[in-house]
Amino acid sequence: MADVPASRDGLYTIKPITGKGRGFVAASKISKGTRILLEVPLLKTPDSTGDISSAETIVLREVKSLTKDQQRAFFALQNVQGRRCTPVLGIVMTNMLPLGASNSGGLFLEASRINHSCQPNAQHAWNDDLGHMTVHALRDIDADHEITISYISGVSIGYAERQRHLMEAFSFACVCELCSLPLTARNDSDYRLDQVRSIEDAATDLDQVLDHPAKSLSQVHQIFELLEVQGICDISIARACFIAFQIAAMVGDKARAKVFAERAYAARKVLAGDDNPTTIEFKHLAERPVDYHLYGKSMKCYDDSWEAPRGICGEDLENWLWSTDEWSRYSSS
Ligand SMILES: C[S@@+](CC[C@H](N)C(=O)[O-])C[C@H]1O[C@@H](n2cnc3c(N)ncnc32)[C@H](O)[C@@H]1O
Repeated sequence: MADVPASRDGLYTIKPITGKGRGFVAASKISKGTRILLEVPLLKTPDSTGDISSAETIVLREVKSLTKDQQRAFFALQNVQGRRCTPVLGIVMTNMLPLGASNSGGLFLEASRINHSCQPNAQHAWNDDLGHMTVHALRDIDADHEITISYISGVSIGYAERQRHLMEAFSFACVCELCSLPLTARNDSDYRLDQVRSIEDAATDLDQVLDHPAKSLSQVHQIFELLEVQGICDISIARACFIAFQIAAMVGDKARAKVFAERAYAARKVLAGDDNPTTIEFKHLAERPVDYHLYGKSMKCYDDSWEAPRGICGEDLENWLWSTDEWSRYSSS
């Protein structure tokens, strides 16, 4: 078995948090990108889209196969479902974390104790190569501050929808920093999140990318501006970098594709670590953007000798990166 890089011991303690049951608290200052946790699931749960009674049968079988100590630890996990379902299903539904893009999930004795924030300071990610859940710091976390993840997977949704989802699925009213903004600031925040979603839909529309790649890229630029104002430092950044990479790669603009892939790789590394399969994929694309399967697809004629101007950085680099006047010469329309 491959070596599994360990999480650093003593980074957190699990203790009671007012109004939230128990939760994770930083024991000392944790720097952005630090691996806070690396954990194997106590048990895996089947595809959550399947029928509930067969899911329960499978989970029951899994629970019975645990040792007595593990069973005790399982039944000590929180259950907020009350009488809506059996205790076993209630525990699964309260504590399950997704295992990657599949609909299966996992229960963790430690990771399942991390509470939610709509503006989290940590990110959980399933590492299929390692068979472990990882949790990384998205920004510096001061000692004694709570470590939080988002239970709402990577979509920018507004206050009312977030509250509805968290109440329905996890039975709590969120009072995180974002949900506690004064009304005007909260409305502004909702508007920005709504903009991010609709601009992202437009920017990833394949027909538009193929016919008007410059328009799609300028929309991604707008997404970055909105994320910055919103103070978002989560998986949305890696996703926006990757969308920008895809657009530049489809145009066959190797130089810009490389810069965006490098940024996607750097963002992925922070939230999932260097050993995460997607991070490894992004690293490869940063080294060889031409290996992307849609590279050069949007252009009848493209020039993959484009190079980033030597030695530019800061504002000059940003100006070059987002100005795509050259693309019009190669437009497929
Ligand atoms: C996966 S558990 C998290 C750990 C849990 N607090 C414990 O004591 O084991 C999810 C449950 O924790 C509580 N919780 C998580 N985040 C919360 C938050 N931001 N505010 C209030 N309760 C929260 C809710 O009861 C939720 O259903």
